[in-house]
Amino acid sequence: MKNITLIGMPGSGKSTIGVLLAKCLGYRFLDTDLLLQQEAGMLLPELLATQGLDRFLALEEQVILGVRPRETVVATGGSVVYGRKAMEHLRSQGTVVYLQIPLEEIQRRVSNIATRGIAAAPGRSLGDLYQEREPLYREHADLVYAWRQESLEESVARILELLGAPCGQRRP
Ligand SMILES: Nc1ncnc2c1ncn2[C@@H]1O[C@H](COP(=O)(O)OP(=O)(O)O)[C@@H](O)[C@H]1O
Ligand SMILES: O=C(O)C1=C[C@@H](OP(=O)(O)O)[C@@H](O)[C@H](O)C1
Ligand SMILES: [Mg+2]
Repeated sequence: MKNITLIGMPGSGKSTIGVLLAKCLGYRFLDTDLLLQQEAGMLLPELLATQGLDRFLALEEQVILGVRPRETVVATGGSVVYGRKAMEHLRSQGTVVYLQIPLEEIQRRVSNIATRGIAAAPGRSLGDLYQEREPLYREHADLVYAWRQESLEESVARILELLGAPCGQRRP
């Protein structure tokens, strides 16, 4: 049942880092965005456009509540923190790590906010979302990884350090 769940803003590296962590630990990898797409039968931008924000968030929460991971690194969608029940569920299943990246770096990494399918009301900027979500990510995290201009590989190493789980040793 020792799972690791990654939360954070879009572009914080949940999907990219998640798969590398899983490989290091001998865990499975699950990206809840992919599960949601499969269950909805459409891509996330289309799901948002056709169902609207509230329904999207409800579907995302429902998908997460149905997940029972085991020895798995779970990469969530950035909007998962709006679902209190989903967060309680993930927290009951293992360690939740917040990938905290400064807004300026998120803005560099996410240039396509309009087409990427971000769960936000029209007209809201990444800065607005950052301000709204940051306290939620903190609240729901067991550990916070604060990025310091590190490469992907350095990020993976430091997150493993935070978790007390060196790479290459299968975590029981
Ligand atoms: N140090 C880093 N850690 C993680 N991602 C990085 C880093 N530097 C650049 N990136 C890039 O940022 C993007 C992160 O995207 P992604 O993993 O999809 O994030 P998320 O799943 O949180 O939305 C990728 O394009 C990745 O290559
Ligand atoms: O932050 C968001 O509102 C979203 C982030 C996306 O996932 P990533 O955080 O993996 O980009 C995806 O779940 C959806 O398009 C909504
Ligand atoms: Mg992702």
